[in-house]
Amino acid sequence: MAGLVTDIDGGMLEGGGQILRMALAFSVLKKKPVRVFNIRAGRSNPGLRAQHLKGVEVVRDISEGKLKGGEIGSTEIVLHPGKVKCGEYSADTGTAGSICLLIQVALPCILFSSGVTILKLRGGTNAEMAPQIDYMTEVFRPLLERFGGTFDYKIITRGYYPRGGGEVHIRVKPVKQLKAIDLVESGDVVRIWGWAFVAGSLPIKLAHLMADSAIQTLRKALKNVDVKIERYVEHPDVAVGTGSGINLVAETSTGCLLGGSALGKRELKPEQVGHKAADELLQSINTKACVDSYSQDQIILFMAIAHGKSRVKCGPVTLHTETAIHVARQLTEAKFTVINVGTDSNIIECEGIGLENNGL
Ligand SMILES: Nc1ncnc2c1ncn2[C@@H]1O[C@H](COP(=O)(O)OP(=O)(O)OP(=O)(O)O)[C@@H](O)[C@H]1O
Repeated sequence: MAGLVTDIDGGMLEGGGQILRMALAFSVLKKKPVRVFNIRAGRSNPGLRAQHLKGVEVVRDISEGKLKGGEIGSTEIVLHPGKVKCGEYSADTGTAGSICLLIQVALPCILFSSGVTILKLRGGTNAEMAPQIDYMTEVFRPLLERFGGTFDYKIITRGYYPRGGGEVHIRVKPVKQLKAIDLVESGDVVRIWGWAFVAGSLPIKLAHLMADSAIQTLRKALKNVDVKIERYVEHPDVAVGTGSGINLVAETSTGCLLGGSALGKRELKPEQVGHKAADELLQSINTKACVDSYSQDQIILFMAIAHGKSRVKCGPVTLHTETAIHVARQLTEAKFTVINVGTDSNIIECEGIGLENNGL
């Protein structure tokens, strides 16, 4: 049995939790046992943190798998996945550990289950170093829909650093197969919209300062683009603890969606938070990319398992994307090519494996 296990070095390239999540998802989808060692060796606090551990456990449960070594701090795990089982699953990071990263590891698996699956997830909804839930629903979900998959969602409560306590329910209908995407015409930005929020004890004034600063930065760079940013206080019934932040989405004439975001921090003025989010968005817009630098790595797994040849125009290839491609190559027969098409401009091509859902 041991000979059949594929070894994945969790410390290579980016060396973070993404390698573990991708290895687990591919393991379940391909029904291949996997050993991930050196987990998060590239981080200052290596091994499994709460969010990663909950991700491992939920995938073990979804796949009725056998897991060796799943504790806080584990630097090695082995998963022998079974068959993906539809139903209802819950996971709670117990901290502000990102709900979206739980979705990232579980969603590909349940898209290939035999029936509807509901995930009830608790943790941070708007956390650093992870997609904010708004990014998942407004930027990532439309991209997933291009592949032929989707999810319904309900945000029960929002949770911020350090307390967490957010809760999101995700409902997923399985697919027979995903289809390749062709996204190489970036078009021109036609509108930008967004939300600046405060929760808990923070005053609405901060949301206005974030939004106004983002608008100023965007208007300086893009003269004739309509920019609208809502500003609001999260109702105390739907927000646990204190937090603030801003999410921006740019839509282009060819239907591409690019995101930019930032979260409030003690050491940052709200104007700086707004400027940071706008600047992040402008960086993607300036490279004439069809996906921003975050979606870039998040779609690699879907390109690998889809049927046919995907092509996606993006900006500079991130280390997260390079890492994602490396993991995909180790665990699937997908063929990736990165073609440089100009300064800071690349097309990622992938001949996907056309994974079929045998449970449907
Ligand atoms: N601001 C953001 N908007 C959208 N997605 C983001 C944002 N920041 C990070 N991400 C995504 O979150 C994921 C983070 O993966 P990464 O391996 O760095 O994190 P992790 O699991 O928290 O592990 P670690 O703590 O080891 O860094 C990537 O898919 C990245 O694209």
